[in-house]
Order: sequence, then C-alpha cells, then structure tokens
Amino acid sequence: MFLYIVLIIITVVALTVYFLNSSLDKKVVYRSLQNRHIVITGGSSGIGKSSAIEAAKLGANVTIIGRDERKLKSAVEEIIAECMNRNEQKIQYATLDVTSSYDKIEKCLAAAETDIGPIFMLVNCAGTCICGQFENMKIEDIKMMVDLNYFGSAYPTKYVLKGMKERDEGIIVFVSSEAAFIGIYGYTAYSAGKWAVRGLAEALMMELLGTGVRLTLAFPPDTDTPGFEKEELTKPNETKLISGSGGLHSPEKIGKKIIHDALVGKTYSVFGFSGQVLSLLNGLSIESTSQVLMQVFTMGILRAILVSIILSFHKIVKDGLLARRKEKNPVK
Ligand SMILES: NC(=O)C1=CN([C@@H]2O[C@H](COP(=O)(O)OP(=O)(O)OC[C@H]3O[C@@H](n4cnc5c(N)ncnc54)[C@H](OP(=O)(O)O)[C@@H]3O)[C@@H](O)[C@H]2O)C=CC1
Ligand SMILES: CCCCCCCCCCCCCCCC(=O)[C@@H](N)CO
Repeated sequence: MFLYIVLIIITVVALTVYFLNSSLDKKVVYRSLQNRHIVITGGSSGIGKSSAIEAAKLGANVTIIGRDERKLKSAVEEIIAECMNRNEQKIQYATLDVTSSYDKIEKCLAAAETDIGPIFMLVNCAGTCICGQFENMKIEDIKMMVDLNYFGSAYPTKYVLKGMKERDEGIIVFVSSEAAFIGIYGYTAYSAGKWAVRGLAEALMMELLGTGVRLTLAFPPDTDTPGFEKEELTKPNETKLISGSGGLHSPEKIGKKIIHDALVGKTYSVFGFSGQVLSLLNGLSIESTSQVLMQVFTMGILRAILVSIILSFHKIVKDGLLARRKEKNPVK
C-alpha cells in the first residue's frame, strides 16, 4: 500500500513538472523603464508617490494623477529630484478624480499620452479605506469605496488596454490589498472593492496570456502612509489587532517592490511572510516549476498554520464583543 502511494506521488510530481515546463507562459521580460511613460493614479501620496519615485530613478517619464493640485505639485518636485536623467525625463501631473466618468478619464489619459507618449505602464494605486463595522457604515462611504477602489482602477485600465494591445507591449499594475486575500473585521466595504480589483485582474491576466501585455496584482499589508494614518481614526480595535499582525511597512519599500515585481513580470506582488503565505494559499500565480512544487509540498502545513491564525483572529473578535458587552452592562 505504501509503495502504491509513493508511486502515485512520484507520477503526479513528474507530470506536474513536465506539464509546467512545457506550458509555462514564457513571459516577455521588460529590461528597462528608461524613456518609458508610466502613469500612476494616486501618485501624489503614499505608495503611489513611492512607486513614481522608483520609476523616475529607473529613467521613466512619469504622469501622476490625483485630485489635490497642491499635493500633485509637491509630489512632482520630489519625483524630479530623484530622476536618473533630470534633463531628459518628463515628470508631470494631471488633476483627475478617478471616480468620475469614463469619458473624463479617457480625455485625461489621452492628453497625458499626447504630452509624453504612449502609456507603457499603468499603476492603479488611487484608493482609500474607511474602516468600521458594516452595520455602522455610511451608505455613501460604502459606495465611494467601490467607486474609487474598483471603478477607479477598472476605467483607466479599460482605456490603456487598447493601445497596449495594438503595440503588443505594456504593464498594468493593480494595487489591491492583503485584505483581498482574507476577510477581516472592520474592512467589509473596503475589502469588497479590493476583492473586485483582484477578480478583474485575475480574469484579465488570462485574457492577456500570449500577448506582450503583462499584469501585476499587488497585495500590500499595512503601510505607513497618510492614507493609513487617516484610516486609523475609524479603525475598530479588533481591526488594528488583526490587520497589524501583518506588520507595518514603509511606502518606500512597498512602492519600490511593486515597480520591480511588475518589471520582471511577477503575477502577484506580495510582501513579508504573511504575503507569501496568503498568496501561496490563495492565488492563481504559476511562476515556475519550483514555485509550484513548493506550493504542493507546503500547502498542508501552511493551511494548518493559517487555520490557527484565523482562529486567533476569531478570539480577538469574541474578546472584543465581550468587552463591549461588559462596557454596556458593567457587573455591579
Ligand atoms: N496604506 C495601507 O495600509 C495600504 C494601502 N493600500 C492601497 O494602496 C493605495 C494607496 O494607499 P496609500 O498610499 O495608503 O494612500 P494615500 O491616501 O497616502 O494616497 C492615496 C492617493 O490616491 C489619490 N486619490 C484618492 N482618491 C482619489 C480619487 N478619487 N481620484 C484620484 N486620486 C485619488 C490621493 O490623491 P488626492 O487625495 O489628491 O486625490 C493620493 O495620491 C490605495 O489603493 C490603498 O487602498 C493597500 C494596502 C495597504
Ligand atoms: C503563516 C501565515 C501568516 C498569515 C498571516 C495573516 C495576516 C493577515 C493580515 C491581514 C492584513 C490586512 C492588511 C490590509 C491593509 C490595508 O489594505 C489597510 N491598511 C487599508 O489601507
């Protein structure tokens, strides 16, 4: 019986290795961003600004998009200071609310292409998070987060796809969140938008197979940005405890890794041990034979670890509920 099981395992592994080696999509590798036009929505702050700075360091021409012109102007100055060739690179901004109509987004991006040239990389980074228990959330906040986090990425992507496919080259980056790997207390309305981004990106990845257009889906953990500071104001304690278990990361590190992962064709851009584990247990990414074999042989133990962590999250929520009940009805 034991021999029989060993034989089955060996056969399965051999078939997996053969199949992967023969069918893994040989990704187009883009070696440089020099003189390439990169557009970053949400590029005036936080992760988006850090991504824009990294792209400028790599010699790219950059357009950053946001609503607040003062923030945009200040960010452009910071980006210019980091350029590889300050005299040759073009760094500009466009004021646009990405929750506005598709026509306004199309007009804005077309103007950016007229100014600097065809868009080679689009980083969909504009987004926000308002935390809280779903029952207490304002209707307008629930809608705004889907409009911004989902449609604010879908519409710019819809625009750039046509040109990238005609040129048969380009990279589209979606900045989702680790909260799109695992549902977390306090992130209900936010996760919905980020999970929608993940759904769009993973389906689009398949549509782009065999073309020179690539897609990277980023899942940042908590990142120390102005946006994070703002969300902390509405964040329930349970969310702080659970979300914080992935650590607090610097936007510079996150932004740099997103650009580099996208350039080398990574399907998922993940961060730290939690990102690695969550993507292994969740994802569609099939990067290499070694990666798949590692997944196959570690899935069991990682699943067990994740289950224990999720149960620890459940304890955080139940303790929070008890504490709330005690607050309401203190024992006399
Ligand atoms: N910080 C974190 O912990 C994490 C963040 N993320 C995601 O990363 C992305 C960036 O987050 P972070 O750097 O923290 O955010 P910040 O709040 O620091 O920056 C958000 C950027 O998006 C722009 N933006 C916001 N709303 C709009 C809009 N309607 N139209 C156009 N631009 C807009 C802002 O400019 P302006 O306000 O001027 O429009 C700003 O440039 C978001 O998608 C977020 O969900 C994911 C995981 C963790
Ligand atoms: C061995 C197994 C390890 C698994 C650990 C699992 C840890 C899960 C942490 C989830 C963190 C969610 C961060 C959301 C960040 C975000 O999007 C908000 N800051 C909004 O901006």
